[in-house]
Amino acid sequence: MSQPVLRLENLSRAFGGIQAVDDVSLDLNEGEIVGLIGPNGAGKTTLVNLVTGAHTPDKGKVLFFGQDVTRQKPFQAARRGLCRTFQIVQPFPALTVTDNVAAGAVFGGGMDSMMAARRRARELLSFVGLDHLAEEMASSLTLPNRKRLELAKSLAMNPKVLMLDEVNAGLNAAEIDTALDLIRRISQQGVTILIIEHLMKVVLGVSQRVVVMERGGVIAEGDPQTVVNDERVIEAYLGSKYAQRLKDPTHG
Ligand SMILES: Nc1ncnc2c1ncn2[C@@H]1O[C@H](COP(=O)(O)OP(=O)(O)OP(=O)(O)O)[C@@H](O)[C@H]1O
Repeated sequence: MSQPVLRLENLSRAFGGIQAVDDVSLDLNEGEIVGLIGPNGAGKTTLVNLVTGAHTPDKGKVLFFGQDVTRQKPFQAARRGLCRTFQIVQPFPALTVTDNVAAGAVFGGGMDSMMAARRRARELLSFVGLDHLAEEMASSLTLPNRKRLELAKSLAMNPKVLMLDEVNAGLNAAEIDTALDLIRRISQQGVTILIIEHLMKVVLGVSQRVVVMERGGVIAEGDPQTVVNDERVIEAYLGSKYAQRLKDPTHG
């Protein structure tokens, strides 16, 4: 098999007494969609933060196309094409939708003219279905549209690996279907996707492979059907989730 786009080797990171990520090794292959699931506090977001240079690992390595990028800064990660969305969506509220995306194109996409960046932004807004709101202020967008904007901003950085941190939280069923379609279309362009999700419908709907974390470590990894039937996964994550759903059917 060709070399992985991203290889994590024995990554660990503690905060005070909490071992947030504990000896995690993981490969992402080109064009793959990998789901990352696990209970709250399992270490999923911290793992992404270690990949993008927001946090430095205590131990282990991050290899991007075989190159050691372990101690890179977040802007270097973005320029290399290791991009992420954030759990809490934070557009620049005083800029238009177009200029939010254009800022991404200038910052991470290597565009040096604002006119070219705006042109690229308009293409991406059309791709995510936001072209009709291009000249609105970002602050006026609804939650689903802010999530689309967040995706367009990330795409403006020409990602090779895109890490999506709960981009579907707070969306209704129809909005989730649209978002899933968008994620598949991004993947078809050759972008490798790591998707952190609590909604099993999303994880099972798009992931070719699922990785399960608990207490900082990987407890299971494999194709979606194998993983959801794994007893450790049911005990650590799905069991409690499904029990919760029985009590509250609106819960994911
Ligand atoms: N900057 C930090 N300072 C201190 N503790 C942190 C920090 N970031 C994360 N942690 C702790 O590390 C552990 C893993 O947190 P993390 O946010 O990575 O989990 P998660 O799997 O993404 O959870 P969720 O599904 O709730 O987003 C938690 O116990 C959390 O409180």
